Amino acid sequence: MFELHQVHRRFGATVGLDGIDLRIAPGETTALIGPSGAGKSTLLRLLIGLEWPDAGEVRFEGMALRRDALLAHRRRIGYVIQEGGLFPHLDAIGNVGLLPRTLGWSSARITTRASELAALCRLPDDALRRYPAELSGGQRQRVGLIRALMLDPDVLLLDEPLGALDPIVRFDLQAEMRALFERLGKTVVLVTHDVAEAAWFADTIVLLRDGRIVQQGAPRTLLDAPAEPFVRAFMTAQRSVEDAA
Ligand SMILES: Nc1ncnc2c1ncn2[C@@H]1O[C@H](COP(=O)(O)OP(=O)(O)OP(=O)(O)O)[C@@H](O)[C@H]1O
Repeated sequence: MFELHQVHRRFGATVGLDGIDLRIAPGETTALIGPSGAGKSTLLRLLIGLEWPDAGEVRFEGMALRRDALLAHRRRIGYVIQEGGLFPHLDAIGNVGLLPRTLGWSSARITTRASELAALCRLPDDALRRYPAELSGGQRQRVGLIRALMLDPDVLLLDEPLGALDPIVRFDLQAEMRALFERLGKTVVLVTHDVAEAAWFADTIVLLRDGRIVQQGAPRTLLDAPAEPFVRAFMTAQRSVEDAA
């Protein structure tokens, strides 16, 4: 679905991405993990054309991304960020309907599609008429997901989608979202700080450090056959309650 060839991105003296070669297969879920500043969000933003490489190329379905064809590209992609990234002055239906409206959808079509997705994402229908401040964090995230799914995109990009949620809501949403991804068969690329969450969702984990890919593979491969000590350290650097005992 995506191919990155020797992608470099700098921000002044700061290295964002440093020679990324990556293929993302259609229908699979890929999790980008790595320390803070490793380049995860930059990589995700390159896929949707919110960032551009200084050198190298990003291909989508075999074609290099072009700035003059960006709108058509973005319609194929749903993008979800932490807390849903909703506009506070619009109610949920206003938020999810923004893009469809610019494409000429009628209010009735927007409402029908939003209700259908609310059922799929287990958001009570009346929550669609509430403003973001009147929704819980989990509900805001569901609205963000509905917004991303409105145009039935082939790809979903999620940047720390569950980062701000309490553990129980996060646990439930992880289960629901994984089932949803499997059912819809979308290509999903997800950024998370949580190794267990990455393993839960992903067919392939891509571990980044300092703008480079350290290792990529199935979650088990990174655990059982780490390419270097850093991989093992990163994959196992999580406390359990038992550690405190
Ligand atoms: N617009 C920008 N201007 C300047 N520097 C940037 C910009 N975007 C990213 N960077 C820098 O590029 C590097 C990679 O950033 P990025 O946000 O991709 O990392 P990340 O792995 O997503 O980090 P985090 O886990 O903290 O969100 C960091 O050093 C960051 O400070």
